Amino acid sequence: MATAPAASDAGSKSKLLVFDSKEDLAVSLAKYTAELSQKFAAERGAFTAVLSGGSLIDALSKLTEPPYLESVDWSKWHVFWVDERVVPKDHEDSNYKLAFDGFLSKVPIPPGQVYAINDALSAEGAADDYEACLKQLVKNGVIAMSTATGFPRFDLQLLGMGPDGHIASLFPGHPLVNEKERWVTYIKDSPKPPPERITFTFPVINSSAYIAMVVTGAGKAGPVQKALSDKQTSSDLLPIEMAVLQDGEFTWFTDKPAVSLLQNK
Ligand SMILES: O=C1O[C@H](COP(=O)(O)O)[C@@H](O)[C@H](O)[C@H]1O
Repeated sequence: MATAPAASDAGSKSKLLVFDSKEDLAVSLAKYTAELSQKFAAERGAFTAVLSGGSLIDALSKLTEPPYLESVDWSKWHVFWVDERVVPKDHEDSNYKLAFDGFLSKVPIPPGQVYAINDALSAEGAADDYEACLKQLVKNGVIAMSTATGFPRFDLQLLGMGPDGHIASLFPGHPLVNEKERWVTYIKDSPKPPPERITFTFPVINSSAYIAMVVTGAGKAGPVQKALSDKQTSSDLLPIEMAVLQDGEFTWFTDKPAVSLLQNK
């Protein structure tokens, strides 16, 4: 594995990890996640973990195996989605179903601490409902608040990025990338199917304490190169470039094809 500091922003740290294989990446991601789970469980009595859909879920496979299956205190986990497709929970496009089949069904997180969207509601209704759920959990002290931003501060967001540079359901050139007030919003014209989704907004993503950005494959090398080159002034920033932590640690978990366009990899 190669490791290098990536471009850093005031108040936040950024690190680039490059693995030889998806297996090596998964081993490292499991260790990283287990250590943060232990840290936050000890510090706050809870660990708030946010999942994306897509290829991220495969990368979590090692967490469901020994030693982590036994050593992680799963009772402290509270699980959220950075974005979700507005489809029934048993639908092939559901990020909940993807996470349940590949991860959640294999670890003993209390079901009441897994916060899926209400799939009986419209996109707008589901976004409102999910935001209300987050606000209640902030009141209860399960989710921390960022004093710096006034938005919820999740302990760890485990995210992926699409080949177009989108993260969550925040797509290049879509007005939702500029949302500054809402915690959770909705989209009805997603360029990637299915069209109706809900998504965390950038203020929530960027208030996180830790982000693991898991990106593999040559098909994503273009946005990785754009995000990790030294320029931040462009007016046509990709969503991945807008993921800038206010006060936290951002770690890229990548493979060689994903960083193949970087100059000094
Ligand atoms: O549509 C989505 O795509 C992104 C990226 O998926 P990947 O398979 O290319 O890793 C994912 O992070 C997001 O949660 C999902 O809804």
